[in-house]
Parts: sequence; structure tokens; C-alpha cells
Amino acid sequence: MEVVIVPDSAAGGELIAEAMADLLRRKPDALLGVATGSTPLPIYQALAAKVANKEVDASRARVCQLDEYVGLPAGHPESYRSVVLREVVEPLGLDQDSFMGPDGSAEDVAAACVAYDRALAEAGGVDLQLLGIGTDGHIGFNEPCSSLASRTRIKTLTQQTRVDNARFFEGDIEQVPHHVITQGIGTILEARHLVLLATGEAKADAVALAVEGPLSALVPASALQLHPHATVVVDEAAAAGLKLADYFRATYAAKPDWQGI
Ligand SMILES: N[C@@H]1[C@@H](O)[C@H](O)[C@@H](COP(=O)(O)O)O[C@@H]1O
Repeated sequence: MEVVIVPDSAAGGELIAEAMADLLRRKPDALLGVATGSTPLPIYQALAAKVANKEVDASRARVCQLDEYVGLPAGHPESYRSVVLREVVEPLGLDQDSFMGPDGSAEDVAAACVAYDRALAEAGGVDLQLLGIGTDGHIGFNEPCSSLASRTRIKTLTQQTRVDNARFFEGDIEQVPHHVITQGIGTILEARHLVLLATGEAKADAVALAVEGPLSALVPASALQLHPHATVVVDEAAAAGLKLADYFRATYAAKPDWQGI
């Protein structure tokens, strides 16, 4: 695992957007797995700016969702489908055909989960999967004690996650669904490159446990330790609990520019 400590979220967004642009220069139809929440927004803004400046052609890029709420009405502005269309697909100038996600309003949710795993495989697998981290260490919506081998499936949110996400629902926890579909940890680990961005002091404990703690289902993000190409990008506040912070800084400073992340 590589840990990169950046000064702030804008620098993290720029670094990761450049990695995505570099991927698209090498593989124009790359399948980009995107995450929701506040943290990745600087990535999407930086990538859209690169497209607008013609630094990269993203016209053949494909985008896929990490997770989704179950039971929100179609077109609800806070469904992750709506969020990804608004924050990623439209700013990149892509059409909806280049986008895929699990069907959170399916009558048969279990079948929708199996179908999504199959669709990801049939699309050739995810080339680069962006991840955030929950304050309880979740990735996607894999809450603590999710199987490290899990596939896309329905999960029940913890109270903490519903409290954290209430800000997207007018601060009203009653509006936050209890159930979600999420790529499983086993599914996520099949992506060719995992890139987790964490910013702010509220993430410092979860980051320290994920990066330096034992591999544990209790901290789902610790599963990145199993992946051969995982990059964790953190700002100074989110890095505050890392014992090896100086080592991570020195290692990245000595890295040749051409190597990227
Ligand atoms: N399912 C999403 C996660 O993918 C995201 O990482 C997390 C953190 O969000 P934020 O970046 O807003 O802190 O929120 C949600 O629970």
C-alpha cells in the first residue's frame, strides 16, 4: 500500500485526477469506479477541468457506481445514481450509456446485486476504483464486520452512517434509508487499482486503523492491505494518527515523477 500525504483536499483531488487522466491516455475506454460523499468532489472537479482544457480526452471513458441506497424513488436527487450523473457523468460530457450502477429500486434486490457483479465482470472489470472512508472505517457501504470476501449485496446501515449522511437529507435522519446495495469487499478488491481519498480530522482514526491496524472485518477499509495496487491519499488532518507518517512522506518525496501513483 502506498500512502501519499497531501497538504489539502484540492491537492489530493488534483493528484488523483491526474492519475485518472493518465489511465485514460493509456486506455481511453477505461472503466472508472466512482465513489460518492463530499470527499471525492475535488477529484471530479479537477478531472472535468482537465477535460475542458483538453489535457485528456474522456469521451470514451466508462463510469460505474460503488453503492446505492435501496428504496429511494427513481430520480431522487440523493440517490447515488443521481449524484454520480450530476457530479461525474455530466461534467465529463458523457452520456448515460457510458454509466452503470446497481438498481436500488429493483423489486428483487438480491437479483439486482448478482446482476451488477456480473455486469462489472462482463464490462472487463474496474480499472481504477475510487473510495472514500466512513468514520466507522467502511468502504462503499460495507459496514464493520462485512465479510472481506463479500460480493455485491444488500446491507443495513449503522446508526453512525445514517447520522453522518443525514446532511444530504435536510439533516433529517428519518429520511436516510436503512438499506443499501454495495459492491462487496471481494468485488472492490477485483479492481486493478484502488485509490482511497480521506480528508479532515474526522477520518484520522479510521485511516490509522485501516492503514496501520490489523487486517480486520471490523475495519472494512483495512482490506486495502490485501490489494497489490492500493493508494491511500490523505491530507494532513486525516494523516494525524499515522505512526509512519514521516516514512510515507520521505518515500513519496523520493519517488520518480514518471511513476505516478
Ligand atoms: N457510501 C459512501 C461512501 O462511499 C463514502 O466513502 C462515505 C464517506 O463520505 P464523505 O466523503 O462524505 O465523508 O459516505 C458514504 O457512506
